[in-house]
Amino acid sequence: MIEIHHLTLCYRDRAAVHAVSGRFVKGSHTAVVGPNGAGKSTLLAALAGVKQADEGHVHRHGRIAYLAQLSTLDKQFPLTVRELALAGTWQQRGAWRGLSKDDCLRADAALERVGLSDFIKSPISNLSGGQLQRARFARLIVEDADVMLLDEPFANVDSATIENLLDVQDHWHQAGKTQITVLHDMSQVRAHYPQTLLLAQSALAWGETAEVLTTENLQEANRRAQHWRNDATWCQEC
Ligand SMILES: Nc1ncnc2c1ncn2[C@@H]1O[C@H](COP(=O)(O)OP(=O)(O)OP(=O)(O)O)[C@@H](O)[C@H]1O
Repeated sequence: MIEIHHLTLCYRDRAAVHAVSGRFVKGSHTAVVGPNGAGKSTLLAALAGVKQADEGHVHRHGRIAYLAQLSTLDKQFPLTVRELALAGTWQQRGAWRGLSKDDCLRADAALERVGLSDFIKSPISNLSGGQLQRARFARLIVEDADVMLLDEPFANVDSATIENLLDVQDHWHQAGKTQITVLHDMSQVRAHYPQTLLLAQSALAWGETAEVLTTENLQEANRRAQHWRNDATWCQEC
């Protein structure tokens, strides 16, 4: 579970996220949506503990795994596909315990789950963007955390891969994990995510997906986006 209280996140004198309060309850499966620049990635980074709150606070309960947005730099790391999946053991293993045979078996099973068995020994630089995203999901499967934070996990991924990764998310949902996923595809959100947080710097609506994704709410989010694109600095308190 994650609770946030009056959370404000700034870059210099500008608030990217403003005064958001609420709770991602245990086992909830929430999409975070909103226009470009709405603060979705910033919020997820704060939930993960990567970005510090400028005001308010975040309470985390349980172990957290974070899939940041895929960057082209990720492929430059000198890792094999299995080593990337094994990075998911680090939180539980700590820095000092070596890898066990069980760790390797879990990593290989996760790679099989996402259809990458044939690439286990390949360097990640050999993977396509979609294959790399599958390997990063395998890392999360191995990590087996209580709370999963995923930032645009399906960007630049083909429809077969999306189906495979949505299936992994459905499985996590059935297993009672808390999931918070940044997405842009509203039909995907309506079909697969029971809860939605509609963000437009502040939380415009947060609850059952059908009640949040109304035409009025989406129009209001877009209206606010016009406002912050045309109006540079509005948060003087940071
Ligand atoms: N490192 C940074 N330094 C300064 N400003 C930033 C930084 N990262 C994000 N911002 C600004 O914060 C605001 C929110 O950005 P953020 O990436 O959280 O939005 P988003 O909703 O994830 O957008 P998108 O849908 O385009 O990915 C934007 O105005 C952005 O320009």
